[in-house]
Amino acid sequence: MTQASYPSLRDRAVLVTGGASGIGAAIVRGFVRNGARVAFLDIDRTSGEALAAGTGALFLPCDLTDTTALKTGVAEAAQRLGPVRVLVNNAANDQRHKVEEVTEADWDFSQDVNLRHQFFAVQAVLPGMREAGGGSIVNLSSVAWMFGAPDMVPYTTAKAAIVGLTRSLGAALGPHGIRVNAVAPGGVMTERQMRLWHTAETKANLLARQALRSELLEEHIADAVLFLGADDSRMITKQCLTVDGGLR
Ligand SMILES: NC(=O)c1ccc[n+]([C@@H]2O[C@H](COP(=O)([O-])OP(=O)(O)OC[C@H]3O[C@@H](n4cnc5c(N)ncnc54)[C@H](O)[C@@H]3O)[C@@H](O)[C@H]2O)c1
Repeated sequence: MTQASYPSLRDRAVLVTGGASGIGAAIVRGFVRNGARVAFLDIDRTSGEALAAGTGALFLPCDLTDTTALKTGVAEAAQRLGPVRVLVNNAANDQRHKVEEVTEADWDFSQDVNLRHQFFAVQAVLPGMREAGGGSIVNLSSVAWMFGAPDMVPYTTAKAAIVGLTRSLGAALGPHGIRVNAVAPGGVMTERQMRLWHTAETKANLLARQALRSELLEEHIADAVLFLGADDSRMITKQCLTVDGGLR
């Protein structure tokens, strides 16, 4: 497949949350390939250490639902790589429940792991990004809320909120030269997705709903994130870019 190349990313300090596996790992590999200095935060030590060993990216183990730990991780990334110029808020957990079975704890956990850290990661990188003259923030949303996926209401609520978060932060931070955009992936059959939620049949059904009948891969999402992180998208902010192969 084609591999996007963005010279403006060379030597840029990039921080990716949830970068150890799945789409986040493809994003880390994409920025590394473009010569950026990349750090990633993740709770999964095994995958994180393996990816760091394979790419040279800086892995900082962190539970992003702990805002103090998140701030410590952001500070360490900035101290070791320089002020963060590109932040990718990617970490998530797409827990599924029947509506009747969602507890308050499930609800709160879903907002914490899918939404809250996106805002506080932005707040944590902000002083350095402003001082460095600007930057780009990319928040991972999902098409699941656009379709109204019935079995993951706390998740879809958080993923819809990310578009509001993106638009308001884009308005607030634009005057400082900071762009804020979202990417909404369609169905990417990561190893985790196949292990937990999908079968060969549900995967085939999803493909049949795409206008483009090729399998949507982690790298397709990473390419959109790279474009929004690079200067090539310099006048694009407050947008949500859907990458789903034209799902219906
Ligand atoms: N895979 C898809 O089909 C799909 C579809 C739509 C949207 N998305 C979105 O794209 C992004 C990446 O998707 P994915 O399928 O690769 O995600 P994923 O569920 O595999 O998780 C992403 C990463 O987040 C990490 N993570 C989870 N909880 C964490 C915590 N508390 N602290 C730190 N790290 C934590 C995981 O270890 C993992 O490495 C997510 O925001 C997801 O919501 C994915």
